[in-house]
Amino acid sequence: MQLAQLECATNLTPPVLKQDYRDAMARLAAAVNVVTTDGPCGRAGFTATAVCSVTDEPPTLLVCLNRSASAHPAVIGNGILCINTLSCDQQALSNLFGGKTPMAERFAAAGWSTWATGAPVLDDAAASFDCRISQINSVGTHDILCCEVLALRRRDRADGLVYFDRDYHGVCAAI
Ligand SMILES: NC(=O)C1=CN([C@@H]2O[C@H](COP(=O)(O)OP(=O)(O)OC[C@H]3O[C@@H](n4cnc5c(N)ncnc54)[C@H](O)[C@@H]3O)[C@@H](O)[C@H]2O)C=CC1
Ligand SMILES: Cc1cc2nc3c(=O)[nH]c(=O)nc-3n(C[C@H](O)[C@H](O)[C@H](O)COP(=O)(O)O)c2cc1C
Repeated sequence: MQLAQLECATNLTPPVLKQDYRDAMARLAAAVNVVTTDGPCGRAGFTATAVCSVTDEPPTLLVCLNRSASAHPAVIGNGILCINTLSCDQQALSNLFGGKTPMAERFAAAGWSTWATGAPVLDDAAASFDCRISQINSVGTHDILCCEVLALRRRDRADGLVYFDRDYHGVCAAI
């Protein structure tokens, strides 16, 4: 289809409503992560399902972060973060980091260590990716953070945690 025809077709299509978009997105199952940062701009963390692998050369994940999130200034200012992929038994942490709770209370609920970047690494996460932010692109309400992995750890045989249909579901590791 020519570009002009495409624009014309787009104009004739009624806009997709935000609620319809969210209802459809609720049908996409996604792993649950707690993304953390620490440094001169402070310690902060938030729950994120908008996380995926971009490339393995160099190993890079992307994280979509709402610019209105309380963690946003610290994440951007520090320029580093750790993506902690939750295991099945860490659902309570997802709720804590999912908004409204004071930062100190979020971090008090679990054990943490630090590696190369100084971002908090969650004890017993299914996997943790210690990253530096290599690129930022803004789209609508969110910043897309490209995160180069400097160090990682994976927990063998951890059961996974998935968010689907606005609820949490455990996923069993292969036997
Ligand atoms: N990518 C994001 O920023 C996400 C944000 N959330 C937050 O958690 C709240 C509860 O989510 P649900 O229980 O799943 O019910 P919901 O009806 O608010 O959202 C359904 C689905 O729509 C998408 N979504 C929701 N808000 C979004 C946003 N601001 N930007 C991009 N995608 C968005 C997500 O895939 C989400 O699972 C949301 O209202 C939002 O504040 C949840 C999932 C992803
Ligand atoms: C299951 C779940 C998934 C979420 N995924 C994302 C996400 O991918 N990106 C994002 O910016 N916010 C996401 N959020 C919302 C943030 O975790 C939340 O807005 C953040 O902690 C900011 O809240 P605060 O401003 O009160 O700190 C998610 C929330 C939940 C409960």
